[in-house]
Amino acid sequence: MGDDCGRLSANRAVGQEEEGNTTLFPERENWIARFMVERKLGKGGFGQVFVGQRVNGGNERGTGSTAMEVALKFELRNSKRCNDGPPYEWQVYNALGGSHGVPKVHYKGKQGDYSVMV
Ligand SMILES: Nc1ncnc2c1ncn2[C@@H]1O[C@H](COP(=O)(O)OP(=O)(O)OP(=O)(O)O)[C@@H](O)[C@H]1O
Repeated sequence: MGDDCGRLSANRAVGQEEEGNTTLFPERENWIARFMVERKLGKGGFGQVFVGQRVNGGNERGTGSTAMEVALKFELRNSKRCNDGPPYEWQVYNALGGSHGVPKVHYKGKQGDYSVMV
């Protein structure tokens, strides 16, 4: 059974974060500064997606965690629909990310008022 925020209610737990095999940054760290957000790609039901560049440490020909160009999805954490929990989409990407046709998530974490997935 799902809710309006795209999470399965059975999987929701207070304060729970989805770690999986991607890096989850602590809220205190300004990790988003590692990326330069460039332009908006689009908007979905739960958030907005931007294209950005890794500020350093990337490889122009790299893919995966060394890629220079990334997509960043921002979701407002305490919007009317999202009650401050990690987006259920994070769990889905943990399970499926990297499969053929499914983007791989490199980083995810809270950043101020937003949940951000790279
Ligand atoms: N990696 C990407 N490359 C290019 N465009 C993208 C990428 N990811 C998202 N977009 C664009 O951003 C839009 C919104 O993405 P989003 O993931 O929010 O879509 P959605 O699945 O429709 O929304 P939601 O998951 O919130 O219901 C997409 O429709 C697409 O146009």
